[in-house]
Amino acid sequence: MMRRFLRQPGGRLASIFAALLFAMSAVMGSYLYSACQKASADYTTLISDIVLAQQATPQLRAALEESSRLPDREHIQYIDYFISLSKQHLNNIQRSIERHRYLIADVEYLNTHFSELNSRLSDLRQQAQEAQQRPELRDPLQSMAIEIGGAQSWLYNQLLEKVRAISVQQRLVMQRLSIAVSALLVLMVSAAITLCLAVIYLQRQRNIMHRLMLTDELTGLYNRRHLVNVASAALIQAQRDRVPLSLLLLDLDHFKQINDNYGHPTGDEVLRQISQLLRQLSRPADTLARIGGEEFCLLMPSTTTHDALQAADRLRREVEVNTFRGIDLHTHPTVSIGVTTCQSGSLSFEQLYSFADKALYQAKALGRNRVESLLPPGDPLTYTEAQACTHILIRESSDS
Ligand SMILES: Nc1nc2c(ncn2[C@@H]2O[C@H](COP(=O)(O)OP(=O)(O)OP(=O)(O)O)[C@@H](O)[C@H]2O)c(=O)[nH]1
Repeated sequence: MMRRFLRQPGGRLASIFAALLFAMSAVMGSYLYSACQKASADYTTLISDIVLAQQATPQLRAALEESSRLPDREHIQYIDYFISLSKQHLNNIQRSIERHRYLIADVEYLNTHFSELNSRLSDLRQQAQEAQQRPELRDPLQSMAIEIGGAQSWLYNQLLEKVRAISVQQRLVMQRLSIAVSALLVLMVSAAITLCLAVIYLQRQRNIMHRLMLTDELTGLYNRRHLVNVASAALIQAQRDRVPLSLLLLDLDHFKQINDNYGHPTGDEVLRQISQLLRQLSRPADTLARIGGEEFCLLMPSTTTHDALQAADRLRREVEVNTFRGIDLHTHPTVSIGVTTCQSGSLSFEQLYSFADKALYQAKALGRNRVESLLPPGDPLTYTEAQACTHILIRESSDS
């Protein structure tokens, strides 16, 4: 069914559209997922920088306390190391903020505090160097360190608080965005599915319409329109291949009586049963059609007059001996058949049909429930030969 769907132009278009939608959904989904991942990774980096900077603050203070007790050169270097570490952390945080501006756009005002803290750390370093030679500077160094430590703690806490608030806000935005994108994708996929279903539905309707155009509603056999199309093509083919093509015209005898005796619905039922019987008896290559009320036509490609007459007589006999539901034996339907064959030359369907019709008229005139044939003039098998053929066949059938 899928392959049939894809073969139709509408089906191909719908599947390309659906494939595009699926690809688009996949790209959007993966982009959103990676954006979420990146944002959370950026927050993690920034927070770890802040935490590291926070840890360096008490270490610097401890180093300063130690130096006031043991103010040797080694301790000054120790203090210098922690001041450098604090400055480095400060720079890292500033760089992180600079890199991920979209994360914390509203922390600009903290920049002045960063610069201030940076210069105070530089002052502290200078003071520590001087305190090595001047012991009276050690106490102010302590109080300066406490002050800087306080400023650092305040700044980092502010920053953490901000980052946390912004991260919560962004997570919320991301969640809403994910929901919106998912809803959009569901909508798009539903639209694609609806489109495919609509195309399938329209194709089915078109097939039904096509079938209705070519078939007879009561019997399900082909109708006259289809027969004319098939016969016209078959005639051209037969003439090209130089093979015979036969046409049988079948008409039920005294069918009016069945309608009159049993009513129209029973008449319909008999028509259906006869159609089924004729369909079973005809070859797959033949085209069987109901072309009028109780008139049927059988187109037989690559069939000589002799074979067509044999087939016609077989059909006649099968109808004669068949048991029909809903009617008595004395009103048992029989069928008269006119046969013609296109042996050579170019004939239209209408011309071929008129020969079969004349043969059928003859069959009716000669008492019904019989087969008669009439060939187009100029064909190798003449009318009289065909007549003889018919009589032989009929004699054969009555003998058996
Ligand atoms: N039940 C039913 N009857 C139909 C249908 N189409 C045509 N008929 C009937 O078929 C009958 C044809 O009658 P006639 O043309 O006189 O032919 P006949 O009675 O078969 O007589 P002959 O053909 O001369 O043997 C009419 O009574 C139509 O009403 C149909 O679809 N259903």
